[in-house]
Amino acid sequence: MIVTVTLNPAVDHTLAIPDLPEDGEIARTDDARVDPGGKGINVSKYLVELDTETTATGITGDFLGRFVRDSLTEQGIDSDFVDIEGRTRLNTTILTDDAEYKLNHDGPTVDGRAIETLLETIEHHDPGTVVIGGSLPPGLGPGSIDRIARAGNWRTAVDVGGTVLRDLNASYTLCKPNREELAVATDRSIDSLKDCYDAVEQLQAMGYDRVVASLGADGAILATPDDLLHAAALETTVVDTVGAGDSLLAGVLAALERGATDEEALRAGVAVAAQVVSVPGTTVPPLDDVPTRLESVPVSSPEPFSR
Ligand SMILES: O=P(O)(O)OC[C@@]1(O)O[C@H](CO)[C@@H](O)[C@@H]1O
Repeated sequence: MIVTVTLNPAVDHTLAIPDLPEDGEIARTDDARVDPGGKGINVSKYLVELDTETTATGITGDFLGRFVRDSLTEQGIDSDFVDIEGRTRLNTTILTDDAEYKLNHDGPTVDGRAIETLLETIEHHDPGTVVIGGSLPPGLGPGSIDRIARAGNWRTAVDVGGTVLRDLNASYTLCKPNREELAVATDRSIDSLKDCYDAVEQLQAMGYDRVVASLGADGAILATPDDLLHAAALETTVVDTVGAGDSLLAGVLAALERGATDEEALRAGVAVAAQVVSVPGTTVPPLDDVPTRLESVPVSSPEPFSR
Protein backbone atom coordinates (compact mmCIF):
# COMPACT_ATOMS: atom_id res chain seq x y z
CA MET A 1 0.00 0.00 0.00
CA ILE A 2 1.25 3.45 -0.92
CA VAL A 3 0.80 6.43 1.41
CA THR A 4 1.31 9.79 -0.27
CA VAL A 5 2.40 12.78 1.79
CA THR A 6 1.68 16.32 0.62
CA LEU A 7 3.18 18.77 3.08
CA ASN A 8 1.80 21.76 1.13
CA PRO A 9 -1.48 20.77 -0.57
CA ALA A 10 -3.41 23.19 -2.75
CA VAL A 11 -6.76 23.88 -4.23
CA ASP A 12 -5.97 24.02 -7.95
CA HIS A 13 -7.99 26.70 -9.74
CA THR A 14 -7.76 26.31 -13.52
CA LEU A 15 -9.18 29.05 -15.78
CA ALA A 16 -9.22 29.18 -19.57
CA ILE A 17 -9.34 32.49 -21.48
CA PRO A 18 -8.35 33.14 -25.10
CA ASP A 19 -5.75 35.84 -24.21
CA LEU A 20 -4.45 37.50 -21.05
CA PRO A 21 -6.31 40.81 -20.42
CA GLU A 22 -4.59 44.16 -20.93
CA ASP A 23 -3.70 46.24 -17.85
CA GLY A 24 -7.00 47.46 -16.28
CA GLU A 25 -9.19 45.09 -18.34
CA ILE A 26 -11.28 42.25 -16.91
CA ALA A 27 -11.17 38.88 -18.61
CA ARG A 28 -14.39 36.90 -18.09
CA THR A 29 -14.80 33.18 -18.54
CA ASP A 30 -17.11 30.37 -17.60
CA ASP A 31 -14.38 27.84 -18.34
CA ALA A 32 -13.02 27.25 -14.82
CA ARG A 33 -12.65 24.40 -12.37
CA VAL A 34 -11.30 23.66 -8.91
CA ASP A 35 -9.54 20.42 -7.96
CA PRO A 36 -7.84 19.15 -4.82
CA GLY A 37 -4.14 19.24 -5.65
CA GLY A 38 -0.54 19.13 -4.57
CA LYS A 39 1.86 16.55 -5.92
CA GLY A 40 1.34 13.71 -3.44
CA ILE A 41 -2.44 14.12 -3.58
CA ASN A 42 -2.35 13.95 -7.37
CA VAL A 43 -0.30 10.76 -7.22
CA SER A 44 -3.02 9.23 -5.00
CA LYS A 45 -5.75 10.39 -7.41
CA TYR A 46 -4.03 8.66 -10.34
CA LEU A 47 -3.16 5.57 -8.25
CA VAL A 48 -6.81 5.06 -7.36
CA GLU A 49 -7.75 5.24 -11.05
CA LEU A 50 -5.00 2.65 -11.64
CA ASP A 51 -6.57 0.33 -9.02
CA THR A 52 -3.63 0.69 -6.63
CA GLU A 53 -4.27 0.90 -2.88
CA THR A 54 -3.33 4.30 -1.49
CA THR A 55 -4.08 6.81 1.25
CA ALA A 56 -3.32 10.50 0.87
CA THR A 57 -2.04 12.34 3.89
CA GLY A 58 -0.31 15.63 4.60
CA ILE A 59 -1.12 18.93 6.23
CA THR A 60 -4.32 20.87 5.55
CA GLY A 61 -6.02 23.84 7.15
CA ASP A 62 -9.08 26.07 7.14
CA PHE A 63 -11.81 26.11 4.47
CA LEU A 64 -9.55 25.35 1.51
CA GLY A 65 -8.10 22.44 3.47
CA ARG A 66 -11.66 21.22 4.08
CA PHE A 67 -12.34 21.48 0.35
CA VAL A 68 -9.30 19.28 -0.37
CA ARG A 69 -10.38 16.64 2.14
CA ASP A 70 -14.07 16.66 1.19
CA SER A 71 -13.37 16.51 -2.55
CA LEU A 72 -11.05 13.55 -2.11
CA THR A 73 -13.74 11.75 -0.11
CA GLU A 74 -16.32 12.54 -2.82
CA GLN A 75 -13.93 11.14 -5.42
CA GLY A 76 -13.49 7.91 -3.45
CA ILE A 77 -9.88 8.62 -2.49
CA ASP A 78 -8.91 7.56 1.05
CA SER A 79 -7.32 10.41 2.95
CA ASP A 80 -6.17 11.13 6.48
CA PHE A 81 -4.77 14.66 6.90
CA VAL A 82 -3.33 16.52 9.86
CA ASP A 83 -5.32 19.74 10.29
CA ILE A 84 -3.55 22.96 11.27
CA GLU A 85 -4.75 26.51 11.91
CA GLY A 86 -3.18 28.06 8.81
CA ARG A 87 -4.99 28.08 5.47
CA THR A 88 -4.26 25.60 2.67
CA ARG A 89 -3.22 27.55 -0.44
CA LEU A 90 -5.03 28.29 -3.70
CA ASN A 91 -2.88 27.74 -6.81
CA THR A 92 -4.00 29.15 -10.13
CA THR A 93 -3.41 27.96 -13.67
CA ILE A 94 -4.43 30.28 -16.51
CA LEU A 95 -4.70 28.60 -19.90
CA THR A 96 -4.73 30.92 -22.90
CA ASP A 97 -4.96 29.81 -26.52
CA ASP A 98 -1.18 29.54 -26.75
CA ALA A 99 0.28 29.55 -23.22
CA GLU A 100 0.00 28.10 -19.71
CA TYR A 101 0.59 30.34 -16.65
CA LYS A 102 0.94 28.76 -13.21
CA LEU A 103 0.77 30.90 -10.03
CA ASN A 104 1.58 29.01 -6.81
CA HIS A 105 1.14 30.44 -3.34
CA ASP A 106 3.80 29.69 -0.68
CA GLY A 107 1.24 28.10 1.64
CA PRO A 108 0.62 28.40 5.40
CA THR A 109 3.41 28.39 7.95
CA VAL A 110 3.72 24.92 9.45
CA ASP A 111 5.14 24.11 12.85
CA GLY A 112 7.55 21.15 13.08
CA ARG A 113 5.16 19.57 15.62
CA ALA A 114 2.71 18.89 12.78
CA ILE A 115 5.34 16.50 11.38
CA GLU A 116 5.25 14.44 14.59
CA THR A 117 1.45 14.06 14.30
CA LEU A 118 1.87 13.27 10.62
CA LEU A 119 4.32 10.49 11.46
CA GLU A 120 1.74 8.84 13.72
CA THR A 121 -0.77 9.06 10.87
CA ILE A 122 1.63 7.48 8.37
CA GLU A 123 2.58 4.69 10.80
CA HIS A 124 -1.10 3.98 11.43
CA HIS A 125 -1.57 3.12 7.72
CA ASP A 126 1.46 0.77 7.71
CA PRO A 127 2.66 1.62 4.18
CA GLY A 128 5.13 -0.36 2.08
CA THR A 129 5.97 2.84 0.20
CA VAL A 130 5.67 6.48 1.20
CA VAL A 131 5.67 9.10 -1.57
CA ILE A 132 6.48 12.64 -0.44
CA GLY A 133 5.54 15.17 -3.11
CA GLY A 134 5.60 18.92 -3.64
CA SER A 135 7.05 22.02 -2.08
CA LEU A 136 7.81 22.56 1.58
CA PRO A 137 5.52 25.08 3.30
CA PRO A 138 7.15 27.96 5.20
CA GLY A 139 8.47 26.73 8.55
CA LEU A 140 9.60 23.29 7.31
CA GLY A 141 12.97 22.36 5.84
CA PRO A 142 14.35 19.27 4.06
CA GLY A 143 15.02 17.76 7.52
CA SER A 144 11.29 17.10 7.89
CA ILE A 145 11.36 14.94 4.73
CA ASP A 146 14.41 13.05 6.03
CA ARG A 147 12.57 12.62 9.35
CA ILE A 148 9.62 10.94 7.58
CA ALA A 149 11.92 8.78 5.45
CA ARG A 150 13.82 7.53 8.52
CA ALA A 151 10.82 7.06 10.81
CA GLY A 152 9.60 3.68 9.59
CA ASN A 153 10.39 0.53 7.75
CA TRP A 154 8.96 1.83 4.47
CA ARG A 155 10.51 2.72 1.11
CA THR A 156 10.41 6.45 0.49
CA ALA A 157 10.06 8.09 -2.92
CA VAL A 158 10.28 11.86 -3.35
CA ASP A 159 9.03 14.34 -5.92
CA VAL A 160 10.48 17.57 -4.54
CA GLY A 161 12.30 20.67 -5.79
CA GLY A 162 15.90 20.61 -7.02
CA THR A 163 17.47 22.30 -3.99
CA VAL A 164 15.59 19.99 -1.63
CA LEU A 165 16.76 16.96 -3.65
CA ARG A 166 20.31 18.20 -3.19
CA ASP A 167 19.86 18.65 0.58
CA LEU A 168 18.17 15.37 1.55
CA ASN A 169 20.30 12.89 3.50
CA ALA A 170 18.14 9.84 4.30
CA SER A 171 17.87 6.76 2.03
CA TYR A 172 15.45 7.12 -0.84
CA THR A 173 14.20 4.38 -3.11
CA LEU A 174 13.29 6.80 -5.90
CA CYS A 175 13.15 10.45 -6.89
CA LYS A 176 11.25 12.09 -9.74
CA PRO A 177 12.87 15.30 -10.96
CA ASN A 178 11.81 17.21 -14.05
CA ARG A 179 14.41 18.79 -16.34
CA GLU A 180 14.74 21.97 -14.28
CA GLU A 181 15.01 20.04 -11.00
CA LEU A 182 17.69 17.81 -12.55
CA ALA A 183 19.70 20.93 -13.38
CA VAL A 184 19.33 22.50 -9.93
CA ALA A 185 19.93 19.28 -7.98
CA THR A 186 23.13 18.48 -9.86
CA ASP A 187 24.29 22.04 -10.57
CA ARG A 188 24.55 21.31 -14.32
CA SER A 189 23.08 22.99 -17.32
CA ILE A 190 20.81 20.57 -19.12
CA ASP A 191 20.76 21.14 -22.86
CA SER A 192 20.54 17.62 -24.26
CA LEU A 193 19.37 14.13 -23.42
CA LYS A 194 23.00 13.23 -22.72
CA ASP A 195 23.05 15.99 -20.04
CA CYS A 196 19.90 14.41 -18.55
CA TYR A 197 21.53 10.97 -18.42
CA ASP A 198 24.61 12.42 -16.71
CA ALA A 199 22.47 14.29 -14.18
CA VAL A 200 20.39 11.19 -13.48
CA GLU A 201 23.56 9.17 -12.82
CA GLN A 202 24.78 11.93 -10.52
CA LEU A 203 21.53 11.73 -8.53
CA GLN A 204 22.00 7.98 -8.20
CA ALA A 205 25.51 8.60 -6.91
CA MET A 206 23.97 11.02 -4.38
CA GLY A 207 21.95 8.08 -2.96
CA TYR A 208 18.68 7.85 -4.92
CA ASP A 209 18.38 4.17 -5.97
CA ARG A 210 16.07 4.89 -8.87
CA VAL A 211 15.45 8.09 -10.76
CA VAL A 212 12.38 8.75 -12.88
CA ALA A 213 12.97 11.96 -14.83
CA SER A 214 10.03 13.63 -16.56
CA LEU A 215 11.21 15.45 -19.67
CA GLY A 216 7.97 16.72 -21.25
CA ALA A 217 8.09 16.40 -25.03
CA ASP A 218 11.41 14.52 -24.70
CA GLY A 219 9.69 11.68 -22.83
CA ALA A 220 11.04 10.18 -19.62
CA ILE A 221 14.03 8.35 -18.17
CA LEU A 222 14.03 5.51 -15.67
CA ALA A 223 17.39 4.74 -14.11
CA THR A 224 17.75 1.76 -11.78
CA PRO A 225 20.91 0.27 -10.25
CA ASP A 226 21.06 -2.05 -13.32
CA ASP A 227 19.52 -0.16 -16.21
CA LEU A 228 19.14 3.21 -17.85
CA LEU A 229 16.02 3.44 -20.01
CA HIS A 230 14.60 6.24 -22.10
CA ALA A 231 11.00 6.38 -23.34
CA ALA A 232 9.87 8.81 -26.01
CA ALA A 233 6.67 10.75 -25.31
CA LEU A 234 3.47 9.54 -26.97
CA GLU A 235 1.76 11.80 -29.51
CA THR A 236 -1.19 13.47 -27.82
CA THR A 237 -3.17 16.72 -27.75
CA VAL A 238 -1.81 18.69 -24.79
CA VAL A 239 -4.46 20.74 -22.94
CA ASP A 240 -2.12 21.53 -20.06
CA THR A 241 0.88 19.93 -18.38
CA VAL A 242 -0.22 20.34 -14.74
CA GLY A 243 -0.01 16.95 -13.05
CA ALA A 244 1.98 15.35 -15.89
CA GLY A 245 4.96 14.49 -13.67
CA ASP A 246 2.67 13.26 -10.88
CA SER A 247 0.86 10.95 -13.29
CA LEU A 248 4.15 9.62 -14.71
CA LEU A 249 5.23 8.78 -11.16
CA ALA A 250 1.86 7.20 -10.32
CA GLY A 251 1.99 5.07 -13.48
CA VAL A 252 5.52 3.85 -12.67
CA LEU A 253 4.71 3.14 -9.01
CA ALA A 254 1.43 1.37 -9.77
CA ALA A 255 3.22 -0.90 -12.26
CA LEU A 256 6.11 -1.66 -9.89
CA GLU A 257 3.60 -2.37 -7.11
CA ARG A 258 2.01 -5.00 -9.42
CA GLY A 259 5.43 -6.58 -9.99
CA ALA A 260 6.02 -5.19 -13.50
CA THR A 261 9.54 -4.96 -14.93
CA ASP A 262 11.30 -1.59 -14.98
CA GLU A 263 10.69 -1.28 -18.71
CA GLU A 264 6.98 -2.04 -18.32
CA ALA A 265 6.79 0.46 -15.46
CA LEU A 266 8.36 3.21 -17.58
CA ARG A 267 5.96 2.46 -20.45
CA ALA A 268 3.02 2.59 -18.05
CA GLY A 269 4.14 5.93 -16.61
CA VAL A 270 4.49 7.51 -20.05
CA ALA A 271 1.13 6.12 -21.22
CA VAL A 272 -0.63 7.49 -18.11
CA ALA A 273 1.01 10.93 -18.49
CA ALA A 274 -0.09 11.11 -22.14
CA GLN A 275 -3.73 10.71 -21.02
CA VAL A 276 -3.39 13.21 -18.18
CA VAL A 277 -1.99 16.07 -20.29
CA SER A 278 -5.01 15.79 -22.57
CA VAL A 279 -7.42 16.95 -19.83
CA PRO A 280 -7.47 20.30 -17.94
CA GLY A 281 -5.89 20.80 -14.51
CA THR A 282 -5.41 17.72 -12.39
CA THR A 283 -8.63 16.12 -13.57
CA VAL A 284 -8.28 12.34 -13.62
CA PRO A 285 -9.11 10.94 -17.06
CA PRO A 286 -10.19 7.31 -17.47
CA LEU A 287 -7.00 5.23 -17.41
CA ASP A 288 -8.44 1.79 -18.14
CA ASP A 289 -7.01 1.69 -21.68
CA VAL A 290 -3.42 2.24 -20.43
CA PRO A 291 -2.56 -1.50 -20.74
CA THR A 292 -3.48 -1.40 -24.43
CA ARG A 293 -1.17 1.57 -25.08
CA LEU A 294 1.97 0.16 -23.44
CA GLU A 295 3.41 -1.41 -26.59
CA SER A 296 3.17 1.92 -28.44
CA VAL A 297 5.63 3.60 -26.02
CA PRO A 298 9.08 3.50 -27.64
CA VAL A 299 11.71 2.51 -25.03
CA SER A 300 15.44 2.31 -25.64
CA SER A 301 18.63 1.87 -23.63
CA PRO A 302 20.95 4.75 -24.53
CA GLU A 303 23.99 3.05 -26.11
CA PRO A 304 26.96 4.59 -24.29
CA PHE A 305 25.14 4.10 -21.00
CA SER A 306 24.01 0.47 -21.31
CA ARG A 307 24.99 -1.08 -17.97
O1 LIG B 1 4.15 24.34 -5.32
P1 LIG B 1 4.41 22.86 -5.48
O2 LIG B 1 4.08 22.09 -4.26
O3 LIG B 1 5.77 22.55 -6.04
O4 LIG B 1 3.44 22.34 -6.62
C1 LIG B 1 2.06 22.36 -6.40
C2 LIG B 1 1.35 22.07 -7.71
O5 LIG B 1 1.66 23.04 -8.70
O6 LIG B 1 1.78 20.81 -8.19
C3 LIG B 1 0.70 20.06 -8.68
C4 LIG B 1 0.99 19.61 -10.08
O7 LIG B 1 2.15 18.83 -10.11
C5 LIG B 1 -0.53 20.94 -8.56
O8 LIG B 1 -1.62 20.16 -8.19
C6 LIG B 1 -0.16 21.95 -7.51
O9 LIG B 1 -0.81 23.18 -7.63
